[in-house]
Amino acid sequence: MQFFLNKFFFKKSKEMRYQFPLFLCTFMVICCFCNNATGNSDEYFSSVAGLEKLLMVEYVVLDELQNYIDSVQKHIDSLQSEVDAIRSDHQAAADDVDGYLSNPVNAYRLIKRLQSDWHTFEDVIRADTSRADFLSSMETNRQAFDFPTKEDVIGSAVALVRLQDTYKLEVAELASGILNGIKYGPSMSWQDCFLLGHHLYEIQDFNHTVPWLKQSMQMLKSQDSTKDAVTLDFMETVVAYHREMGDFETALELTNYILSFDATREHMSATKYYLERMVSDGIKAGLMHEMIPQAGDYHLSNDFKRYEQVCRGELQLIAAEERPLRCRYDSNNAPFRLLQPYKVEELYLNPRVVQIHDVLTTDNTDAVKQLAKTRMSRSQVRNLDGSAASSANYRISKSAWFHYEESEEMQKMLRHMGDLSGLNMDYAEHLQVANYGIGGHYEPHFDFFTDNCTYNLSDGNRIATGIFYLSDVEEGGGTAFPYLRLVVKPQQGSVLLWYNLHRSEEPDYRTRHAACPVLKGSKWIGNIWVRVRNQDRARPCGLLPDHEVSLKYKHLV
Ligand SMILES: O=C(O)CCC(=O)C(=O)O
Ligand SMILES: [Fe+2]
Repeated sequence: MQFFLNKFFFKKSKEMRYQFPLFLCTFMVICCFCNNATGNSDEYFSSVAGLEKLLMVEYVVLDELQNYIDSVQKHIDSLQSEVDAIRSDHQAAADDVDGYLSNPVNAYRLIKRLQSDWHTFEDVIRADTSRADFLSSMETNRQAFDFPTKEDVIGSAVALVRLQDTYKLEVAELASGILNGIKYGPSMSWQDCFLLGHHLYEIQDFNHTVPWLKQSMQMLKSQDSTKDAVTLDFMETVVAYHREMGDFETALELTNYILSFDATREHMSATKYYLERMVSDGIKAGLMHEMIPQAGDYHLSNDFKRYEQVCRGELQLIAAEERPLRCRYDSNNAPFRLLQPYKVEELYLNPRVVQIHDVLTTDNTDAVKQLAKTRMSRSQVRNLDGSAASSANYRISKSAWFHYEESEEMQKMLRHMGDLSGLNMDYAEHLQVANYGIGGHYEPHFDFFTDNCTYNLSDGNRIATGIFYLSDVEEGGGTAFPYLRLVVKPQQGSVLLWYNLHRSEEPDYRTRHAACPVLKGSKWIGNIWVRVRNQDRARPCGLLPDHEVSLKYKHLV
């Protein structure tokens, strides 16, 4: 990255300076992320499953680059030894030019060199195929592999800021590889922070752009080499960014910093004068101030804020709700499980939400994930207007549907769902396996259908949900129930179970739930949704209507 930033910055004239980041990023996007000729089969930012492939791609192209370097190095080494030999001849000549040239061998060598050797050097350099070989292998690689697209870069930038917001993470901590106080990975460089800021700028997320650019500049300032002209030039471009966004304070602070190292930059003195005026007059202008917050943006609603609080663990069950909760061995509705009862943990009583532990073995979950990996594509959501399902920012994951007959383990999941819920599985939906990548999430929603046209009426609504956790998740990624103030930690092999409908078959609005963004790890789940059809004996209606209790939650959304 340093290489790219420096290399191209050196060439920029002063007039071009402000456009540099755009130019650079366009360049990088074209070079590094362009799509191949066959098209990108699917995006990378929405799950971890695809990223494994990407790592392999990078192994391959890195080898290619290493081959290029080795071959150029060999070439350079051999040219260097020729140059060294000639130089040592010149050295001898310098000591006694006449004596040197009067030696017929030396005279011959000099003439021969200039008549033929220099042609040879030119031919050798002309014939060097390392560069062309590298470029053509790269072209082949681009045809063979799906490289990430610009959408992937933006998607992963957005995922990072989603994590920042949901878990209230400090930019400085994130940049140093710290998540929730634990150092997980390598630090980001100032260039990484700058490019992230730049991508956020591009999508006009100025509120997040500013802290990332600030972070980048702070890191750059703290480096030893910060005083060279190139660095100061680069900082000028960042001043321009802040100025355009209307963050005059930061622009001014950076301008003063630049001038403290190089007071001769006259245009910066003019910028300083302008910025000082803007700051002292309290003028609010620029892109940041022109953006009008979208009225009705769900992300500003109390419903969304409550969900985020639950994900962070700030809203929790109160003691009176927690006290009666029990863990017990239960053979549930399956008497033949008496010898191997389920480990049931009550998480909430009304509505009843339970997590059943150790239902699947690691071998079971691995087999399901293995089968799923080849079929995953971006998760879709149904549209209320009845149009075809499509991808949406509020659900970022990859998923695939499976017939239970496709594997022994999937049949086992269906059997467990029947035994655990006591429901009839004849009209259970197919199994949906999903994988969430970093920042992957599913914002608050109901699993029951709220409209009559989008679901198969003859099978009825979704009476129950079973989420089979096929993996642990290191940080974040819990299943949150905002109205219950409950967040469930995924535990590999366990199942989360609840009814979405009252006995009256009316929706239970208290079951609104969500998948909190994954902060660290790769979250895998298997969803089984059971329909109302044929459940009259398994879960008969009560004598009295029981749905009023949840109606008030309907209007909270
Ligand atoms: O991933 C989760 O924890 C919840 C998933 C979910 O609610 C769904 O897929 O409908
Ligand atoms: Fe759901």
